[in-house]
Formats: sequence, structure tokens, C-alpha cells
Amino acid sequence: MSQQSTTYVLRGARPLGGEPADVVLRDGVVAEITAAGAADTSGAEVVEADGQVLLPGLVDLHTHLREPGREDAETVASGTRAAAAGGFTAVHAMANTSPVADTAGVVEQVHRLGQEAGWVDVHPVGAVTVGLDGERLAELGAMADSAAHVRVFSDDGRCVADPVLMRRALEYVKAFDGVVAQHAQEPRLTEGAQMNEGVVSGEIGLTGWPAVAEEAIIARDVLLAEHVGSRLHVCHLSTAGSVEIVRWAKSRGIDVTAEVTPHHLLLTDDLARSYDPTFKVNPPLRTAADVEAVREGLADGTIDIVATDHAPHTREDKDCEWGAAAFGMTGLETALSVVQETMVDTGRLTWADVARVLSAAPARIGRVDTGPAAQGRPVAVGEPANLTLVDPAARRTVDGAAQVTASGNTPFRGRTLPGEVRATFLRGRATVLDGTPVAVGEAVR
Ligand SMILES: NC(=O)N[C@@H](CC(=O)O)C(=O)O
Ligand SMILES: [Zn+2]
Ligand SMILES: [Zn+2]
Repeated sequence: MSQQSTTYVLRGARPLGGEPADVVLRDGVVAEITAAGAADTSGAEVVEADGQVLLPGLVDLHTHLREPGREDAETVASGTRAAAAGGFTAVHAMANTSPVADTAGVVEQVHRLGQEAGWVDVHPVGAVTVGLDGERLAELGAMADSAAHVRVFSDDGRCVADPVLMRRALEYVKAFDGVVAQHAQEPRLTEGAQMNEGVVSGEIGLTGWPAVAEEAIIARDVLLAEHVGSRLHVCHLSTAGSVEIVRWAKSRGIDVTAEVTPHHLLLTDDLARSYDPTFKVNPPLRTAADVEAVREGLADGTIDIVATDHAPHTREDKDCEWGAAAFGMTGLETALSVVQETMVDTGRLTWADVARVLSAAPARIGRVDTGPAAQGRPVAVGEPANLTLVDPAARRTVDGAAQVTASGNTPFRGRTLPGEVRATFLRGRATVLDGTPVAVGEAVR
């Protein structure tokens, strides 16, 4: 934090969409909240926030930053700058880098790169198994005890398919209140799979990825979590059946949480008819009935959070025929807009709910301390000023080339979406102002 930090007055902001207020940020914390127009602005930088919703800084439990190893697709610096532009103040960086984040050394490196970049807090995810090979447990304890304080462990990109290894991982993470985040994909049932198995895959002749390949692993894992009394998180849940299984598990008191991605809240497998590999992702885009089920699951609390699964890929890895293209799509800069479009503007979630599913709950699952504002109540004096201002009345057309991320593989290109992040503050320091990331030189230290 800077010694001589700027004081900001967010004038006329609406905390969690409530009544307008002036919110004063000073020395890293929320210093004052007054009636709109009443704050003393002398010596302060005024941010005109009339009509804008003030949210706690967003927390992503599932981001791929690609560093180390694939800096041509994204770096910690470029990915976290994109995160700040999307309203995030913290991201969890997935372990499927090269080398894999399966040692204390690698997670500490990623953590340090995050601090040096200064855009958001970077919380590295540790691999469950050495090299993501699914054979031996990685050094989970050493990663937990490291300077990176890892609490989330995942082989994401791959499924921990061996039930004995999964059981051991669940048992092991209990010692430090960790969680295993599972990429639920039964490998044998998805060999060669290219898209959702259903009517569309049959018509266009691409190998299908059946819903049961996801549901069978989730069913197994909630039972394993119950058996060993541990904490399970389900990554990017995508089918109606998965929602039902998680609903059942929660009703039984099993300690399971689940995430849905923005793209699974909005898009369907019909898009594969274009053979545009931008729409190729794991798990695949599903049917309209699945989209309806995940929206309902998010609205009723069965699904705890929205996580981006931001998966940047280079042009070479994406601009090829469908079968050869990499799985994955970017999402950090569009997540809040997609949630507004699918859940807020449809009346299924309030802005307070958005604060819960995109900040408080992911922070709790990842055991990240983001201050009380992330606990889902309106901003209060004395809290660390991790905040996001969004203009819900704005509309913008997504342009891949204009995004901050180093990769252009957004599935929302050409779509007009509601909402725009106008400003983001990390411990009182602006990382985004006027809808634009603030120069890095100013952002650091
Ligand atoms: N989601 C994807 O399609 N791809 C992710 C891996 C993953 O999240 O499974 C990636 O790392 O590219
Ligand atoms: Zn995954
Ligand atoms: Zn992922």
C-alpha cells in the first residue's frame, strides 16, 4: 500500500444496490459513509458513482493464468489486469501450468508474481497429484504451509479419477481446513469427446461427452466426502442431473459446494453447429434444459458460486478445426455482465445475492480473508476497501480484440451485454478507474 494514498469519495454509489450514499476510502479502508452528496471532498478524488452499484471486490475461485509455461497465452500480470477490469480483487490460479503447481516452490512463485503485478490478490491452487498424473498425491501439506497458504487443491483440466486417491486427498486436506476442487469428468466415458452428447452432436457428427460422465463422478465424490467427513468443491457444474445430485447431497448434510461458469449460465450446445472452436470447452456447453437447471440451482442456493474458469488460449491453439482446438474460453471481463443478464435482469438474484455468489461465498470456500465486506452485507466503516463499482444501465458489445486478457477466445464476441465495471479498488488503491485499468506503475506497492 502506498504511504501517501489517495482519498477517494465514491459519490452517490448504491451499496449492494440499496440507497445512494457517499463512500470515502482512505488509507486502505472505508473511512466514512454519509448521505449522498454530504461527504467532504476537499483533497479527495471524486468518483462520480450516481446510479452505480457498489459491490465487494469480486473473488474468482477458478482462473487459469498460464504462468509459468504458457506466457504466450496469458501471464500473471495480463490475467490479473483482466481480472481487475472485470471487477475482481482476488483470483485463485489453477495448477495446470508448466511446470505444474504441485510443489511449495511453484505456488510461492505464482503468489509472488501476483504481488509484484499488484492488480489483485493471487491465491494459487495446488495440484492434488504430482504432475496432474493422477498417480501419487502431491505435497499438499508443504503447499498449505508455504507462503502461498494454499487451501484449494485441484487437478483441474483433469479429473482425480482414482477413487482411492480422491479419498486420500479428501482425508489429507482436513488437517489444514483445505478443500478438494474436482473437475468431474469420468475419463473412460469421455474418450475423444468434443461436445455435449445429445441431439446436436448426433446431427453434426462430433463425438459426445455425456452428462453421466460428470454426474457419476459428482455422485461418487459427495459420498466419499461424507464417508471421510471432508470438504468437497465441484468445479464448473454443467448439467441438470449434477444440480439434483448436489441438492440431494446438501439435504443430507454433506459438506459440498459447487460452482457454475458464466458460459454455462448463458450458452448452449447449439452454438457447436457453427464449428467455431471458440465454443469448445470442458465441460461442454449443454442443452437449454441444463441452462435452466443451473440458473435455478444458483437461484435456490444449491450452486454456491459463479466462477469464471477463465481459460485463455493462443490463436494457434484455438484458430484451427474443431477437433484440433484446445478446450476453454476466457471469462474474467464478462462474468459480471453475464450474471447480470442471466440472473439479475431476469429477477432471479438481487445485487446482494450477486455479492454473495461472486465474492463472499468464493472467499469462504477458498478460506480467503477479504474483510467483512465480503461477508455479504453492505460496506461498513473500517473494512478493507476491496470494492467494485458497476454501472448496471450501461450496455456494451463484446469485442475480443478490445479485451485486456492476452487471449481473444471469448465466446461472447459480438454480443451486447448489460453492465460495466467502472472502478475497482484493492485495499483503497484504484486498479480500475473510468472503466480502464490504472497504469501498473501506479498500481504496485
Ligand atoms: N475449461 C477448459 O475447457 N479448459 C481449462 C481446463 C479446465 O477447466 O478443465 C484449461 O486449462 O484450458
Ligand atoms: Zn476443469
Ligand atoms: Zn479450469
